[in-house]
Amino acid sequence: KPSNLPPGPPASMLGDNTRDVPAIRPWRTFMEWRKRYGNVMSFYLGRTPVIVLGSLKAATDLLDKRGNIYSSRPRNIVAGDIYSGGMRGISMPYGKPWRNWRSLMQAGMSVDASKTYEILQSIESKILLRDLLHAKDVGDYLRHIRRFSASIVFCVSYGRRLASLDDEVISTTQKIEECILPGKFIVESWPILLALPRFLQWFRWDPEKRRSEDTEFYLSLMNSVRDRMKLGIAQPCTATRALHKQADFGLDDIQSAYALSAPSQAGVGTVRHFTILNIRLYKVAMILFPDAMRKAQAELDIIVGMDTLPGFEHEPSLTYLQALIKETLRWRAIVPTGLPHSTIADDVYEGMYIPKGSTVYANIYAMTRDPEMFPEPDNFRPERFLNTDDARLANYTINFGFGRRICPGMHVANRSLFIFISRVLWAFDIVPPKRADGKPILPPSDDFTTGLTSHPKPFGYSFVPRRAGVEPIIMKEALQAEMDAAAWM
Ligand code: HEM
Repeated sequence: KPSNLPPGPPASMLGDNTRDVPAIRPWRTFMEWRKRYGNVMSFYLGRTPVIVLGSLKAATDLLDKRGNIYSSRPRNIVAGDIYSGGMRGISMPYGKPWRNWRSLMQAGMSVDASKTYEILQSIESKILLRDLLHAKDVGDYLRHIRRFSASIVFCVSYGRRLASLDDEVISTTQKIEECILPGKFIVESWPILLALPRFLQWFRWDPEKRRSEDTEFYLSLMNSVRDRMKLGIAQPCTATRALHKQADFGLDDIQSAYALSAPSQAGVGTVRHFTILNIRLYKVAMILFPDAMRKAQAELDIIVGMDTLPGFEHEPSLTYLQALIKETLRWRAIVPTGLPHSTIADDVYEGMYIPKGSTVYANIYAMTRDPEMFPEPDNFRPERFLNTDDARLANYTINFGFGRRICPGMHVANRSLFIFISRVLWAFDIVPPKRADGKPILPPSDDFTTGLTSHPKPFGYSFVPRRAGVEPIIMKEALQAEMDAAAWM
């Protein structure tokens, strides 16, 4: 172990720290360690050096400013190389194929491209309001919100909406998502098994069979857009951009078909459904901090009024609501350690040596709780994002990761969150159930799940219309929205 690595916990007898890193909420342990070892620390998992960045400054200095070194991903043998043939951009190493993939993501989800999905986001949110109005229980709420979110990201990829959760695209995508979770196979820890004769590599058998099924599925989705383009009825989406100038992106048919599945992977199945998890988080925040909910509603009533739904055109004037969305992302980070980056060359930072091949985590959990930037971090206070000249708050994107791998879907996600949150708060109060003695049953404020994502466990609540006039407006808008939605079928 080189002597000038960033400081970190002493290694065990086996020479690494595998036993020191808990399986449950490791980000909290990393934050504790930060007190002792500082904002850049290191330890070993097996033979791999792991660097954890505990401050926004360290993440910006390394992941943003030295993106030429820090933008790869750790190798993922079964899910990435074997199952996906190295074609899934999210786990691709840094290099030309990833850059080609990323330029397509950029074309489909840039700030400008994201605006083209606003019409559908508006339509889906009107239909969602009606569904929430008629839902019978929390299970119904969750299903409707899931459909809303899935339909939007599917549309980002293929320009077609998902009108029902029974669409087989959803179950197929969910099955695939379960397979691409990293680290379930022994060969990840013992890559030497790849030296076995191929027919003895049992860990290949199932993933390779599934891969050909996935390839067919992705090609059929892409080809259906091709057909619609020929008929002149395709809605603008990432697929139309990919097919229109396929040569420009340097991707052949199969590579394009895999690339187009990336947005859906971030939101159609359930495993990494980041937008939905944030919506769940927002409901917890509104129940625990009803003052913030009321302030946002008061702003909506003044700026938008009672007779019409809020829309994207109101966004610039809804400054408290914008701050509330940022605070929802910050208050409890749903991807607490981000996705791991990996270095492709040796580097030195403030005298510390960071070897090539290190896995680098940005501890987003620690950054969003930094008391210097966010005093009293456990308090949900949108005001911290208002009237500030601190660029770190004005341009807040910490939860979307860093550098060249920053979430390409963040503009789409922000548009979905805005239209969902503004319309729901305009129409409903989010209220907790009550005990027999009349006291509210509140969800826990941070007893969340652990894993790649950390999000609230199921809890009780209802959407209660804020006033009598809400229902007819929702019904009228939803009727029109159903008709408008026909163009995305
Ligand atoms: C609030 C919702 C979301 C959050 C908090 C979020 C967060 C993240 C984070 C932390 C990363 C890792 C960035 C890094 O490596 O530094 C990421 C990557 C990614 N996200 Fe998102 N995301 C969200 C929604 C979405 C949506 C809606 C899409 C697609 C429509 C999307 C597509 C992707 C893709 C494709 C990557 C991989 C990028 C790469 O490896 O180059 N995300 N996201």
